[in-house]
Amino acid sequence: MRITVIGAGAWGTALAVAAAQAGRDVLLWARDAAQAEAMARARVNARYLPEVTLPPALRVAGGEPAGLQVALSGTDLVVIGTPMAALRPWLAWLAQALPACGRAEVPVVWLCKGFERAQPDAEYGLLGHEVAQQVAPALRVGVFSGPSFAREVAQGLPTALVAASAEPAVRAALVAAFHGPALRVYANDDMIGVEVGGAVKNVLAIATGLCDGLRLGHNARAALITRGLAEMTRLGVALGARAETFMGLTGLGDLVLTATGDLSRNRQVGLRLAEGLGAEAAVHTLGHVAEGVYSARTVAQRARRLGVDMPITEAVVSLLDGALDARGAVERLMGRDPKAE
Ligand SMILES: NC(=O)c1ccc[n+]([C@@H]2O[C@H](COP(=O)([O-])OP(=O)(O)OC[C@H]3O[C@@H](n4cnc5c(N)ncnc54)[C@H](O)[C@@H]3O)[C@@H](O)[C@H]2O)c1
Ligand SMILES: O=P(O)(O)OC[C@H](O)CO
Repeated sequence: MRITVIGAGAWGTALAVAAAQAGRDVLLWARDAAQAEAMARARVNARYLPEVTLPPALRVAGGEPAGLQVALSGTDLVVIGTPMAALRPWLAWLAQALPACGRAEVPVVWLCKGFERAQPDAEYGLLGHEVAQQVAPALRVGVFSGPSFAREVAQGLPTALVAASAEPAVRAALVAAFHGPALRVYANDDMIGVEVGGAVKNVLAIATGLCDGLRLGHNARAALITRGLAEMTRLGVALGARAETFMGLTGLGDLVLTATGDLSRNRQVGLRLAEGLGAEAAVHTLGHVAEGVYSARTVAQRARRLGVDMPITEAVVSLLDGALDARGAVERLMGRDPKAE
């Protein structure tokens, strides 16, 4: 099976490594040709995943999208491993490029977890499947998600992921590409639920990082995770997801991992906010994308439009906007009126 992974950040690289180690024919495509050349030569992604040696079979190339056209004609699966902000242009490009080389049927999946920032002419930001409906409605698409730190996957540590798509062929392609001794891949047809879980858990991980940074204790952390799961589920159901999806790997599973694991960049943002850093400085010091910072406002905005109550998300937005400080956010959450669970 031939797989093309677009985006050579931590996660695109980790999955490319995992698939190559499992014997698949993998091309990893970096945005920057010079970065690709350096990776191919040194056999390491020094900027984004320095702990892991690239297997000899993994091919690395990069540059302008047009350079990828030839490789596309022989690929069986395209994986977009960029941050959410780059999903739209890549889907739009693939919607032209795949049919142009006679590969219109090839499944295209993405790894990003978030809501896109609102386009200039749009009222609110979109999830990946909504972006695909706009710019690539004829492509066969899906999302690959679940609790997974890039470093652990690249090191071959046991991980379970979810292949989500409305199309059985896309789910089957993801299972064929990645399922193996260290990586279990479960299939799910609830793409909305899987995408909402992946986007909202990042916002909630910022809140939990903040809570732990302020040393508010284990009770508070458990409360945040549980009430966070409730607000994630409310939004997802209002957007058309199935409630049970949020009890699975891409809901509860990814929320627990990201909220409690120190490898999480979103949790690290919360920890830095607790130290008194502003949102911009907190992200800057990470050197990686923290999607929760970009998605939080959209999550709150879409929830408000649907009449869904998301107090933890609202507190994170106020914090990121500088309208509340860390202590003020906690006071606001604890000062809410009593209500039924
Ligand atoms: N790192 C993880 O453990 C992990 C796990 C699961 C999901 N994700 C999700 O995967 C997505 C990518 O995260 P990451 O950790 O790889 O980010 P990262 O910060 O490590 O790297 C981002 C990469 O995207 C590349 N990029 C940015 N714009 C691009 C474009 N237009 N075209 C091609 N490449 C572009 C950058 O050059 C960089 O290589 C995020 O949405 C994240 O939430 C990450
Ligand atoms: O490092 P984070 O916070 O982007 O989280 C990484 C993965 O999404 C965890 O599943």
